Amino acid sequence: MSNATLNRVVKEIADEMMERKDRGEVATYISELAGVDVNSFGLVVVDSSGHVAAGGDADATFSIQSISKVFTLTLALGMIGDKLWQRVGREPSGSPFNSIVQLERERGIPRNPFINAGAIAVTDAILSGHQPRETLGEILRFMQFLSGDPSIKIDEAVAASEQRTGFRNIALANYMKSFGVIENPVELTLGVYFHQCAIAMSCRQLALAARFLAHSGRNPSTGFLVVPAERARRINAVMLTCGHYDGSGEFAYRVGLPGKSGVGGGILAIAPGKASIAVWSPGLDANGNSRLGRDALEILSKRMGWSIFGS
Ligand SMILES: NC(=O)CC[C@H](N)C(=O)O
Repeated sequence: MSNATLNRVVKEIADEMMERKDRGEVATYISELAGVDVNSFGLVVVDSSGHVAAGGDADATFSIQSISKVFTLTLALGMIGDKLWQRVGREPSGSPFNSIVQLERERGIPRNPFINAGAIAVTDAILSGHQPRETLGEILRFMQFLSGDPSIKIDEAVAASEQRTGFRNIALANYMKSFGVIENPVELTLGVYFHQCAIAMSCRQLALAARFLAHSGRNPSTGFLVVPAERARRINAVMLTCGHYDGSGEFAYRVGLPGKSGVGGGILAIAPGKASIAVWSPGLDANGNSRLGRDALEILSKRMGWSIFGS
């Protein structure tokens, strides 16, 4: 597919999405996110040659929220390897992202690293042996390195607003702590977790950061191997099955790509061997996933023939 075709498809999707009226609702439980303009829309695709096709608000930054969980999972697997899977599972939960019910039956072991409980357990694993400030610096530098952009920052106002209202996450962390799944003081682990979710990035920065997942662990432009190919494949598998919480089945059915959403309205999607994609539309559906983000990815994947299940 030529650059011109990809550019045209991305622009047409962005134009169509800008016009849509049924945009979903912005998240309000994190007060700082409630003020984001629901009419924003951005889409960026980076293909294997490094060509960037951008549409809409491609350079506007937004709160990456749960998309950060893909990158903390990558770091945790790099630090402690497969031992991580003793503390967190890799099965879809079929429950909302902040659900607590399964934790009791499963003795504090979260179903997967992408629901909140699982992501908090992953962050706790990265934190062990470090100061929260060091761990947070490590996560932020990883994002800057992957996207080749040192200007990426944490939005402190978002982190503070989540810290103020994060009662569910505090409950989840304490509950896991009672089973010994959390090693560090819960307030330290949660401090890192709230700040990683508050990293602000644009669609362009996110799509660039995730190129290694689309290309067998390697940034195809620099040749730098971020993770072994097998690990990239496995992270993509967990994104496909768990990346949209109890909307993961619907996302696989409609889009057919590994993807990870965040309540800031972003979705990162991977077309293996082909492209890394970031989309942002802050209005969410009932599962807390970007409504137009998914619609845009459905059109993109169909028009480009990128579904992993066949074109
Ligand atoms: N789905 C999400 O993006 C949730 C992340 C958010 N920071 C929370 O913990 O509630």
